[in-house]
Amino acid sequence: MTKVAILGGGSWGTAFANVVADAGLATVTLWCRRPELAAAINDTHINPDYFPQVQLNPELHATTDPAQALAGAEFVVLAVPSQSLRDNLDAWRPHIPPDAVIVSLIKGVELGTTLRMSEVVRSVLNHPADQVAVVSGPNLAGEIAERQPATAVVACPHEATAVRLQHICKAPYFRPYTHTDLVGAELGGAVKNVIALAVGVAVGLGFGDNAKASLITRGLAETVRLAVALGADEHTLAGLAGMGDLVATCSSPLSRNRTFGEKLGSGMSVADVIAETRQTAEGVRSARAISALARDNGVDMPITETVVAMVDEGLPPEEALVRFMSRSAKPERYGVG
Ligand SMILES: NC(=O)C1=CN([C@@H]2O[C@H](COP(=O)(O)OP(=O)(O)OC[C@H]3O[C@@H](n4cnc5c(N)ncnc54)[C@H](O)[C@@H]3O)[C@@H](O)[C@H]2O)C=CC1
Ligand SMILES: O=C(CO)COP(=O)(O)O
Repeated sequence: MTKVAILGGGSWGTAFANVVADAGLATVTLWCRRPELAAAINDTHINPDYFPQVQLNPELHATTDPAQALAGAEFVVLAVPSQSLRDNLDAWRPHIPPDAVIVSLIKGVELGTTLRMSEVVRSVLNHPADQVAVVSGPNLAGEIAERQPATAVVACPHEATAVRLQHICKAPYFRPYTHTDLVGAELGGAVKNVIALAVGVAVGLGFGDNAKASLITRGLAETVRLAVALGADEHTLAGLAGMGDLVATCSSPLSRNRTFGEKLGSGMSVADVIAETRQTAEGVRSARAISALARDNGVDMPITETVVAMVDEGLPPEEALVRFMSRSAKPERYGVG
Protein backbone atom coordinates (compact mmCIF):
# COMPACT_ATOMS: atom_id res chain seq x y z
CA MET A 1 0.00 0.00 0.00
CA THR A 2 1.07 3.60 -0.58
CA LYS A 3 2.51 5.23 2.53
CA VAL A 4 1.21 8.71 3.43
CA ALA A 5 2.57 10.96 6.19
CA ILE A 6 0.34 13.80 7.37
CA LEU A 7 2.20 16.42 9.38
CA GLY A 8 -0.05 18.39 11.73
CA GLY A 9 -2.77 16.87 13.91
CA GLY A 10 -5.05 19.93 14.04
CA SER A 11 -8.47 20.14 12.48
CA TRP A 12 -7.67 19.81 8.79
CA GLY A 13 -4.70 17.46 9.24
CA THR A 14 -6.85 15.08 11.28
CA ALA A 15 -9.88 15.30 9.00
CA PHE A 16 -7.78 14.81 5.85
CA ALA A 17 -5.85 11.90 7.40
CA ASN A 18 -9.22 10.31 8.09
CA VAL A 19 -10.28 10.86 4.46
CA VAL A 20 -7.14 9.10 3.20
CA ALA A 21 -7.61 6.25 5.69
CA ASP A 22 -11.28 5.93 4.66
CA ALA A 23 -10.25 5.92 0.98
CA GLY A 24 -8.47 2.66 1.85
CA LEU A 25 -5.55 2.70 -0.60
CA ALA A 26 -2.80 3.93 1.74
CA THR A 27 -1.40 3.50 5.22
CA VAL A 28 -1.64 6.83 7.01
CA THR A 29 0.56 8.16 9.80
CA LEU A 30 -0.42 11.45 11.43
CA TRP A 31 2.35 13.48 13.09
CA CYS A 32 1.13 15.38 16.17
CA ARG A 33 3.12 17.76 18.34
CA ARG A 34 1.75 16.51 21.64
CA PRO A 35 2.25 12.93 22.89
CA GLU A 36 -1.09 12.87 24.73
CA LEU A 37 -2.92 13.68 21.50
CA ALA A 38 -1.08 10.96 19.55
CA ALA A 39 -1.80 8.48 22.35
CA ALA A 40 -5.51 9.37 22.42
CA ILE A 41 -5.80 8.90 18.65
CA ASN A 42 -4.02 5.52 18.80
CA ASP A 43 -5.88 4.26 21.87
CA THR A 44 -9.40 5.59 21.34
CA HIS A 45 -9.46 6.56 17.60
CA ILE A 46 -10.73 9.97 18.65
CA ASN A 47 -9.00 13.34 18.44
CA PRO A 48 -10.37 14.76 21.69
CA ASP A 49 -9.07 18.30 21.09
CA TYR A 50 -10.63 18.86 17.69
CA PHE A 51 -13.36 16.28 17.01
CA PRO A 52 -14.38 14.61 20.28
CA GLN A 53 -17.61 13.36 18.71
CA VAL A 54 -16.00 11.67 15.68
CA GLN A 55 -14.81 8.06 15.51
CA LEU A 56 -11.73 8.11 13.31
CA ASN A 57 -10.73 5.25 11.04
CA PRO A 58 -9.01 2.69 13.31
CA GLU A 59 -6.25 2.17 10.71
CA LEU A 60 -5.09 5.77 11.23
CA HIS A 61 -1.90 5.78 13.30
CA ALA A 62 -0.48 8.82 15.13
CA THR A 63 3.07 9.56 16.27
CA THR A 64 5.12 12.47 17.61
CA ASP A 65 8.24 11.16 15.86
CA PRO A 66 8.70 12.82 12.45
CA ALA A 67 11.29 10.19 11.42
CA GLN A 68 8.74 7.44 12.01
CA ALA A 69 5.97 9.30 10.18
CA LEU A 70 8.18 10.11 7.20
CA ALA A 71 10.12 6.84 6.71
CA GLY A 72 9.25 5.54 3.23
CA ALA A 73 6.46 8.09 2.72
CA GLU A 74 5.41 8.50 -0.92
CA PHE A 75 3.16 11.45 -0.09
CA VAL A 76 4.02 14.01 2.60
CA VAL A 77 1.00 16.13 3.47
CA LEU A 78 1.55 19.46 5.25
CA ALA A 79 -1.16 20.67 7.66
CA VAL A 80 0.49 23.25 9.90
CA PRO A 81 -0.08 27.03 9.96
CA SER A 82 1.44 28.94 7.03
CA GLN A 83 3.72 31.13 9.12
CA SER A 84 5.40 28.15 10.84
CA LEU A 85 5.81 26.00 7.72
CA ARG A 86 9.36 27.10 6.89
CA ASP A 87 10.68 26.30 10.38
CA ASN A 88 8.80 23.00 10.43
CA LEU A 89 10.22 21.97 7.05
CA ASP A 90 13.74 22.83 8.19
CA ALA A 91 13.31 20.41 11.10
CA TRP A 92 11.67 17.67 9.01
CA ARG A 93 13.94 17.97 5.96
CA PRO A 94 16.44 15.22 6.95
CA HIS A 95 13.59 12.69 7.14
CA ILE A 96 11.67 13.64 3.97
CA PRO A 97 12.29 11.13 1.14
CA PRO A 98 13.62 13.04 -1.91
CA ASP A 99 11.21 11.31 -4.27
CA ALA A 100 8.12 11.96 -2.12
CA VAL A 101 5.30 14.12 -3.45
CA ILE A 102 4.81 17.06 -1.07
CA VAL A 103 1.16 18.06 -0.67
CA SER A 104 0.17 21.36 0.94
CA LEU A 105 -3.23 21.67 2.64
CA ILE A 106 -2.21 25.13 3.85
CA LYS A 107 -4.09 28.27 2.77
CA GLY A 108 -1.77 31.19 3.34
CA VAL A 109 1.08 33.34 2.03
CA GLU A 110 4.36 33.74 3.90
CA LEU A 111 4.91 37.09 5.59
CA GLY A 112 8.12 38.83 4.58
CA THR A 113 8.81 36.72 1.47
CA THR A 114 5.22 36.78 0.01
CA LEU A 115 5.82 33.20 -1.13
CA ARG A 116 2.95 30.78 -1.66
CA MET A 117 3.20 27.59 0.37
CA SER A 118 4.34 25.47 -2.59
CA GLU A 119 7.11 28.03 -3.14
CA VAL A 120 8.16 27.78 0.51
CA VAL A 121 8.26 23.99 0.10
CA ARG A 122 10.42 24.24 -3.00
CA SER A 123 12.74 26.81 -1.47
CA VAL A 124 13.40 24.67 1.61
CA LEU A 125 13.36 21.15 0.13
CA ASN A 126 14.52 21.79 -3.45
CA HIS A 127 11.83 19.42 -4.72
CA PRO A 128 11.02 19.76 -8.45
CA ALA A 129 7.72 21.52 -9.31
CA ASP A 130 6.24 18.23 -10.55
CA GLN A 131 6.54 16.79 -7.04
CA VAL A 132 4.65 19.55 -5.23
CA ALA A 133 0.84 19.57 -5.08
CA VAL A 134 -1.97 21.27 -3.18
CA VAL A 135 -5.41 20.25 -2.01
CA SER A 136 -7.92 23.09 -1.84
CA GLY A 137 -11.64 23.75 -2.11
CA PRO A 138 -14.75 24.09 0.07
CA ASN A 139 -13.42 21.89 2.86
CA LEU A 140 -14.54 22.97 6.31
CA ALA A 141 -12.75 20.34 8.37
CA GLY A 142 -15.57 19.83 10.89
CA GLU A 143 -17.99 18.72 8.19
CA ILE A 144 -15.47 16.43 6.52
CA ALA A 145 -14.49 14.84 9.85
CA GLU A 146 -18.19 13.99 10.21
CA ARG A 147 -18.02 12.36 6.78
CA GLN A 148 -20.43 14.86 5.23
CA PRO A 149 -20.14 15.09 1.41
CA ALA A 150 -17.57 17.50 -0.04
CA THR A 151 -15.56 18.08 -3.19
CA ALA A 152 -12.02 19.41 -3.60
CA VAL A 153 -9.33 20.19 -6.13
CA VAL A 154 -5.99 18.39 -6.13
CA ALA A 155 -3.62 20.52 -8.17
CA CYS A 156 -0.17 19.74 -9.50
CA PRO A 157 1.52 20.95 -12.68
CA HIS A 158 2.25 17.27 -13.45
CA GLU A 159 -1.19 15.83 -14.17
CA ALA A 160 -0.22 12.20 -13.50
CA THR A 161 0.87 13.18 -9.99
CA ALA A 162 -2.46 14.92 -9.41
CA VAL A 163 -4.22 11.74 -10.54
CA ARG A 164 -2.16 9.61 -8.10
CA LEU A 165 -3.07 11.99 -5.29
CA GLN A 166 -6.73 11.98 -6.36
CA HIS A 167 -6.84 8.17 -6.06
CA ILE A 168 -5.49 8.04 -2.54
CA CYS A 169 -7.93 10.66 -1.19
CA LYS A 170 -11.13 9.69 -3.00
CA ALA A 171 -13.45 8.50 -0.25
CA PRO A 172 -17.21 7.79 -0.45
CA TYR A 173 -17.95 11.28 0.94
CA PHE A 174 -14.94 13.14 -0.50
CA ARG A 175 -14.69 13.74 -4.25
CA PRO A 176 -11.43 15.32 -5.44
CA TYR A 177 -11.05 16.72 -8.97
CA THR A 178 -7.62 17.08 -10.57
CA HIS A 179 -6.23 20.39 -11.81
CA THR A 180 -2.89 21.54 -13.16
CA ASP A 181 -3.24 25.20 -12.11
CA LEU A 182 -1.38 25.15 -8.82
CA VAL A 183 -1.06 28.94 -8.63
CA GLY A 184 -4.79 29.52 -9.05
CA ALA A 185 -5.72 26.80 -6.55
CA GLU A 186 -3.30 28.12 -3.94
CA LEU A 187 -4.22 31.78 -4.27
CA GLY A 188 -7.94 31.02 -4.28
CA GLY A 189 -7.52 29.32 -0.89
CA ALA A 190 -5.28 31.98 0.60
CA VAL A 191 -7.28 35.04 -0.45
CA LYS A 192 -10.66 33.62 0.52
CA ASN A 193 -9.57 33.61 4.17
CA VAL A 194 -9.10 37.37 3.98
CA ILE A 195 -12.44 37.87 2.24
CA ALA A 196 -14.12 35.67 4.88
CA LEU A 197 -12.71 37.98 7.54
CA ALA A 198 -14.29 40.95 5.77
CA VAL A 199 -17.63 39.12 5.48
CA GLY A 200 -17.43 38.31 9.18
CA VAL A 201 -16.93 41.99 9.97
CA ALA A 202 -20.04 42.83 7.92
CA VAL A 203 -22.02 40.21 9.82
CA GLY A 204 -20.70 41.54 13.13
CA LEU A 205 -21.76 45.06 12.14
CA GLY A 206 -25.27 43.70 11.65
CA PHE A 207 -25.43 43.86 7.84
CA GLY A 208 -27.44 41.47 5.73
CA ASP A 209 -27.15 39.35 2.61
CA ASN A 210 -26.58 42.17 0.12
CA ALA A 211 -23.41 43.19 1.93
CA LYS A 212 -22.23 39.56 2.18
CA ALA A 213 -22.91 38.83 -1.51
CA SER A 214 -21.19 42.07 -2.51
CA LEU A 215 -18.05 41.21 -0.53
CA ILE A 216 -17.97 37.64 -1.83
CA THR A 217 -18.32 38.76 -5.45
CA ARG A 218 -15.93 41.69 -5.27
CA GLY A 219 -13.60 39.48 -3.23
CA LEU A 220 -13.59 36.99 -6.07
CA ALA A 221 -12.86 39.83 -8.51
CA GLU A 222 -9.76 40.88 -6.60
CA THR A 223 -8.67 37.26 -6.18
CA VAL A 224 -8.90 36.80 -9.95
CA ARG A 225 -6.89 39.99 -10.59
CA LEU A 226 -4.08 38.79 -8.34
CA ALA A 227 -4.10 35.19 -9.55
CA VAL A 228 -4.09 36.15 -13.24
CA ALA A 229 -1.24 38.60 -12.66
CA LEU A 230 0.74 35.71 -11.16
CA GLY A 231 0.08 33.35 -14.06
CA ALA A 232 -3.10 31.51 -12.99
CA ASP A 233 -5.98 30.63 -15.29
CA GLU A 234 -8.94 32.85 -14.41
CA HIS A 235 -11.34 29.89 -14.83
CA THR A 236 -9.72 28.12 -11.88
CA LEU A 237 -11.15 30.82 -9.63
CA ALA A 238 -14.66 30.11 -10.93
CA GLY A 239 -14.21 26.55 -9.66
CA LEU A 240 -13.99 24.75 -6.35
CA ALA A 241 -10.72 26.30 -5.23
CA GLY A 242 -12.04 29.81 -5.95
CA MET A 243 -15.74 30.47 -5.81
CA GLY A 244 -16.50 27.14 -4.11
CA ASP A 245 -14.22 27.74 -1.17
CA LEU A 246 -15.15 31.41 -0.95
CA VAL A 247 -18.87 30.68 -0.75
CA ALA A 248 -18.44 27.87 1.79
CA THR A 249 -16.14 29.81 4.07
CA CYS A 250 -17.98 33.12 3.88
CA SER A 251 -21.33 31.41 4.57
CA SER A 252 -20.25 29.16 7.40
CA PRO A 253 -20.32 29.92 11.11
CA LEU A 254 -17.72 27.09 11.33
CA SER A 255 -15.14 29.28 9.56
CA ARG A 256 -12.47 30.55 11.94
CA ASN A 257 -11.72 33.49 9.64
CA ARG A 258 -15.35 34.57 9.35
CA THR A 259 -15.81 34.14 13.10
CA PHE A 260 -12.73 36.26 13.76
CA GLY A 261 -14.15 39.04 11.58
CA GLU A 262 -17.57 38.76 13.20
CA LYS A 263 -16.05 39.38 16.62
CA LEU A 264 -14.15 42.42 15.28
CA GLY A 265 -17.31 43.78 13.69
CA SER A 266 -19.24 43.39 16.91
CA GLY A 267 -16.76 45.60 18.74
CA MET A 268 -14.02 43.38 20.19
CA SER A 269 -10.42 44.54 19.85
CA VAL A 270 -8.00 42.62 17.60
CA ALA A 271 -5.92 41.65 20.66
CA ASP A 272 -8.96 40.26 22.47
CA VAL A 273 -10.08 38.25 19.45
CA ILE A 274 -6.56 36.85 18.97
CA ALA A 275 -6.41 35.93 22.65
CA GLU A 276 -9.58 33.85 22.45
CA THR A 277 -8.95 32.25 19.04
CA ARG A 278 -7.54 28.76 19.64
CA GLN A 279 -7.36 27.50 16.09
CA THR A 280 -5.57 28.95 13.09
CA ALA A 281 -7.29 31.89 11.35
CA GLU A 282 -4.90 32.22 8.39
CA GLY A 283 -6.39 35.41 6.98
CA VAL A 284 -5.22 37.40 9.99
CA ARG A 285 -1.54 37.13 9.15
CA SER A 286 -1.72 36.33 5.45
CA ALA A 287 -3.69 39.51 4.70
CA ARG A 288 -0.58 41.66 4.96
CA ALA A 289 1.48 39.22 2.87
CA ILE A 290 -1.23 39.08 0.18
CA SER A 291 -1.53 42.84 0.11
CA ALA A 292 2.26 43.13 -0.33
CA LEU A 293 2.17 40.55 -3.12
CA ALA A 294 -0.59 42.56 -4.82
CA ARG A 295 1.32 45.83 -4.49
CA ASP A 296 4.50 44.22 -5.89
CA ASN A 297 2.50 43.11 -8.92
CA GLY A 298 0.52 46.31 -9.44
CA VAL A 299 -2.80 44.69 -8.48
CA ASP A 300 -5.61 46.58 -6.72
CA MET A 301 -7.06 44.58 -3.78
CA PRO A 302 -9.25 47.03 -1.83
CA ILE A 303 -10.98 44.46 0.41
CA THR A 304 -7.67 42.89 1.38
CA GLU A 305 -6.16 46.30 2.09
CA THR A 306 -9.14 47.20 4.25
CA VAL A 307 -8.73 43.98 6.24
CA VAL A 308 -5.04 44.80 6.76
CA ALA A 309 -6.03 48.26 8.00
CA MET A 310 -8.48 46.75 10.50
CA VAL A 311 -6.34 43.85 11.70
CA ASP A 312 -2.86 45.38 11.68
CA GLU A 313 -3.48 49.09 11.95
CA GLY A 314 -6.51 49.29 14.24
CA LEU A 315 -8.91 50.91 11.76
CA PRO A 316 -12.38 50.66 13.36
CA PRO A 317 -14.79 48.54 11.24
CA GLU A 318 -17.28 51.42 10.86
CA GLU A 319 -14.55 53.63 9.39
CA ALA A 320 -13.38 50.77 7.18
CA LEU A 321 -16.86 50.61 5.70
CA VAL A 322 -16.89 54.34 4.93
CA ARG A 323 -13.42 54.08 3.38
CA PHE A 324 -14.51 51.17 1.22
CA MET A 325 -17.83 52.64 0.06
CA SER A 326 -16.32 56.01 -0.81
CA ARG A 327 -13.75 54.64 -3.26
CA SER A 328 -13.93 56.18 -6.73
CA ALA A 329 -16.62 54.85 -9.09
CA LYS A 330 -15.38 52.11 -11.45
CA PRO A 331 -16.55 49.71 -14.16
CA GLU A 332 -17.28 46.23 -12.78
CA ARG A 333 -14.38 44.69 -14.74
CA TYR A 334 -11.02 46.37 -14.67
CA GLY A 335 -7.43 45.27 -14.36
CA VAL A 336 -7.91 41.65 -15.54
CA GLY A 337 -6.12 40.22 -18.56
N1 LIG B 1 -9.74 23.70 9.38
C1 LIG B 1 -10.23 23.77 8.13
O1 LIG B 1 -11.43 23.69 7.93
C2 LIG B 1 -9.29 23.91 6.99
C3 LIG B 1 -8.01 24.41 7.16
N2 LIG B 1 -7.20 24.57 6.07
C4 LIG B 1 -5.86 25.07 6.23
O2 LIG B 1 -5.08 24.09 6.89
C5 LIG B 1 -4.01 24.72 7.60
C6 LIG B 1 -3.95 24.18 9.02
O3 LIG B 1 -5.14 24.62 9.64
P1 LIG B 1 -5.95 23.81 10.72
O4 LIG B 1 -5.64 22.38 10.74
O5 LIG B 1 -7.35 24.16 10.51
O6 LIG B 1 -5.40 24.55 12.01
P2 LIG B 1 -5.46 24.08 13.51
O7 LIG B 1 -5.19 25.29 14.29
O8 LIG B 1 -6.69 23.30 13.75
O9 LIG B 1 -4.23 23.06 13.60
C7 LIG B 1 -2.91 23.46 13.35
C8 LIG B 1 -1.99 22.30 13.67
O10 LIG B 1 -0.66 22.74 13.51
C9 LIG B 1 0.03 22.57 14.73
N3 LIG B 1 0.93 23.69 14.92
C10 LIG B 1 0.63 24.95 15.27
N4 LIG B 1 1.76 25.69 15.32
C11 LIG B 1 2.75 24.86 14.99
C12 LIG B 1 4.13 25.01 14.90
N5 LIG B 1 4.71 26.19 15.12
N6 LIG B 1 4.85 23.94 14.55
C13 LIG B 1 4.24 22.75 14.32
N7 LIG B 1 2.95 22.54 14.39
C14 LIG B 1 2.20 23.59 14.72
C15 LIG B 1 -1.01 22.49 15.83
O11 LIG B 1 -0.52 21.76 16.91
C16 LIG B 1 -2.12 21.79 15.10
O12 LIG B 1 -1.88 20.41 15.08
C17 LIG B 1 -4.28 26.23 7.51
O13 LIG B 1 -3.47 26.78 6.53
C18 LIG B 1 -5.73 26.31 7.10
O14 LIG B 1 -6.00 27.48 6.34
C19 LIG B 1 -7.60 24.24 4.83
C20 LIG B 1 -8.84 23.71 4.62
C21 LIG B 1 -9.77 23.50 5.68
O1 LIG C 1 -10.39 26.61 4.45
C1 LIG C 1 -11.43 26.37 5.01
C2 LIG C 1 -12.59 25.82 4.29
O2 LIG C 1 -12.27 25.42 2.98
C3 LIG C 1 -11.59 26.63 6.46
O3 LIG C 1 -11.85 27.96 6.70
P1 LIG C 1 -11.40 28.62 8.11
O4 LIG C 1 -9.91 28.45 8.12
O5 LIG C 1 -11.85 30.03 8.02
O6 LIG C 1 -12.08 27.83 9.18
